[in-house]
Amino acid sequence: MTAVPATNRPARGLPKLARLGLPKLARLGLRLAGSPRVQALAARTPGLRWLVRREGEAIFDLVAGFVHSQILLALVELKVMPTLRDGPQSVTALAARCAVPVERMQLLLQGGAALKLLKRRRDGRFDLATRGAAFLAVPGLEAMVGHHDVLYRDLADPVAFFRGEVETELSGFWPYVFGAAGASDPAVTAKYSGLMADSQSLVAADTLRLVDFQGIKHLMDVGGGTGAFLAAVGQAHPLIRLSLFDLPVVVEAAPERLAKAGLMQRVEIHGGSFRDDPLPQGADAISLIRILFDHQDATVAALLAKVFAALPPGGRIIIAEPMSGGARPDRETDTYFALYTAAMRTGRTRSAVEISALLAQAGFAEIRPRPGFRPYVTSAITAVRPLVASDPVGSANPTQAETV
Ligand SMILES: C[S@@+](CC[C@H](N)C(=O)[O-])C[C@H]1O[C@@H](n2cnc3c(N)ncnc32)[C@H](O)[C@@H]1O
Repeated sequence: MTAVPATNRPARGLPKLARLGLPKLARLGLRLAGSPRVQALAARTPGLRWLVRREGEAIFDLVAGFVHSQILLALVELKVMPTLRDGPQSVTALAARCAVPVERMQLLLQGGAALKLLKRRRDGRFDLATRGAAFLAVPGLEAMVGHHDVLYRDLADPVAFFRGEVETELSGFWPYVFGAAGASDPAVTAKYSGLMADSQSLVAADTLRLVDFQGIKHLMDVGGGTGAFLAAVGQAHPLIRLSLFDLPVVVEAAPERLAKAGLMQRVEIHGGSFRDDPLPQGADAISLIRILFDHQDATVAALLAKVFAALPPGGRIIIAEPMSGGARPDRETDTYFALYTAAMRTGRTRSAVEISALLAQAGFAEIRPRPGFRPYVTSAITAVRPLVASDPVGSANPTQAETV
């Protein structure tokens, strides 16, 4: 007779429920949660009532999410929150200022107060609430919300969107995703570069907390826009030499920013395309901040191969961007960022595991995911070009080691 391993034996004496096994228990839990009678009973039962209420509110939040976003967008477009910075105002005053009928202004302000962005005072006037003040304090957030009308239009027919049948407008908003030639209009470029630079300060702050920059002598930020990230690194680490690489039309605005930060003596600026040109050599660390999620796997693989080739053995790569939760779906990154990057058509919000796999494929070692404390701002991954390793297939530039 074959002995049954102790762990596979049904546990004698366990209650019947536990013997059902976890998957069966989970199905039973779903059946109970899906039963109107059980829901009604739980809503009347002290101790369970709060759970029913909490879940009900969470479901209703999902139902109302689009309306909440539209209230926020209207408040942003009408500049209601900045107006209230100086003190409370009456509904009629705000209605006149925003050219909105009084009744509709009341509707909007009441909604804003319900979302805790505004505060309704006893005298009926409206004021800025703490959440509203905090919202205004996030650099670039108003501008980010302001351009969401484009995203919302792309998502207006969600089924068509998920079927891939929508010609999205967002792909036109970020023209560089289709190649350097796309980003040739200086006005459009200035708009997206500004949006990126404004929202960079939180990303830079979190990246500087997540990643150890000690020991780096020369950092090159590839796709570094007008140099906002480099400016933050340069100020935090006065000895690091800095290089900026981005499209020629984008880096035109970099000297002004870097001069203001007092960094022009330490910075080299390179205009080029990481799709078509080799990356400059000489840096012992290369950062890619909010770059990978704009592009499809083939473009990312080619870029990582170029970064690998441009680094000396022992050189570091630093990747920072919002990442999917992967096996543990994340509320912000797997909804907002995942759909946003999909609407760009070439983009994808990848998990740390997926990015790590692409890094390994490019030949990197010591791959270390560094989960962000605010995943919707950024997470990071660092890796090292090994001292001795076979070069990755398809490496784009001759490496320093190879040329010796
Ligand atoms: C999402 S923005 C991120 C900018 C910056 N790293 C940040 O986090 O604020 C992507 C950047 O990649 C640059 N980029 C896109 N395609 C590029 C290419 N082929 N070569 C060089 N830079 C490129 C864009 O011009 C833009 O500055």
